[in-house]
Amino acid sequence: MVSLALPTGSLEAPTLELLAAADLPVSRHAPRAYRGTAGHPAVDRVVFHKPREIPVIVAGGTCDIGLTGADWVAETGAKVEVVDTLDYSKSTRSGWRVVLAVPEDHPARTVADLADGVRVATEYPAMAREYFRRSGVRATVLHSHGSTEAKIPDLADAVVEVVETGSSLRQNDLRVLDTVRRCGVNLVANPSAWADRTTRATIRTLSTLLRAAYAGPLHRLLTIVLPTDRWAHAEPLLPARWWRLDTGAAPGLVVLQGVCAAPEAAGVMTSLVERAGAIEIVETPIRRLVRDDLAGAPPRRDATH
Ligand SMILES: Nc1ncnc2c1ncn2[C@@H]1O[C@H](COP(=O)(O)OP(=O)(O)OP(=O)(O)O)[C@@H](O)[C@H]1O
Ligand SMILES: O=P(O)(O)OC[C@H]1O[C@H](OP(=O)(O)OP(=O)(O)O)[C@H](O)[C@@H]1O
Repeated sequence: MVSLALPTGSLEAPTLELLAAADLPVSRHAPRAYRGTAGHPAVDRVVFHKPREIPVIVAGGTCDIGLTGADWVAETGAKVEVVDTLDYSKSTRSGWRVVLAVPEDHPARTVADLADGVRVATEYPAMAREYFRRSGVRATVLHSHGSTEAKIPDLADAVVEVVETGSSLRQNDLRVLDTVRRCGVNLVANPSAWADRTTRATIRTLSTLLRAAYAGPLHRLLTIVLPTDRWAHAEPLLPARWWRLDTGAAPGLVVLQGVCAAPEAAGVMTSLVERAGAIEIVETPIRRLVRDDLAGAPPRRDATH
């Protein structure tokens, strides 16, 4: 059994949605309660914490595993095992960025155009210092505790800040000068918990459930009926992963299934109809998807066809 730290704030709602989709539904006696359960025998308790504190809490062993922003894993330098990265954020199924931003009318085109002594406000002083060290610009980094954009122009000339949709930067007449780091949500584990064989197996099981629930809705299952004699036209148009269904389809027909990224489904379907004479295609949403290449492992040679 493991204890799980979950993020409050921006990541709270999408994380709870993901856990529910992974059949790890979190229940609490009240919406603002910080403790709960995850409806799975492998999780003994759930505790909500600020995302910036989760890496340190997990490193210290108060919780065995946690979900939190990769920005805070990097910023704190906490000694945790990063088990997986899931690219979702407050409002999208993609990650977010920590960026260097300056006022719209600032003349700089790149970070190198910033003068030595530039004042930079940020919630990420360690990340910002490392970024400026690599860039060769001597910046004065000011630790901000939020509402960072407000520090310009009185307290700072630039910010190192989270951007997702870009709306906050636009509303404060700022623009992105450079990306400091791309971020997603990290599943992190305490190193001792990870070193224990039984606990590691439990963490892997939970990681697989989360990854499957994350990946499923981003993909579609296509079931395709083709005239056998159009096979040569169809093959190059199929999704990268496909297999033949030995269904005893009507003579002269072949039935296939394939999985593709959701945004590609419409294109695959229309090209198979228009260029390969497909006579029926069914697109099915996917609730959960486990696939070796999505888990970061190299695809097995014998995985499909
Ligand atoms: N669109 C987003 N906006 C802000 N944070 C996001 C977004 N997407 C993901 N995150 C993650 O959530 C963290 C912010 O968490 P939270 O909403 O609790 O804000 P906070 O700044 O830590 O606290 P507070 O809102 O109380 O100042 C970010 O540091 C980042 O790791
Ligand atoms: O690109 P966007 O979609 O606008 O999202 C990014 C904004 O959201 C966060 O602010 P938050 O609401 O956490 O307030 P804070 O700055 O006080 O932490 C972050 O600090 C940015 O300001």
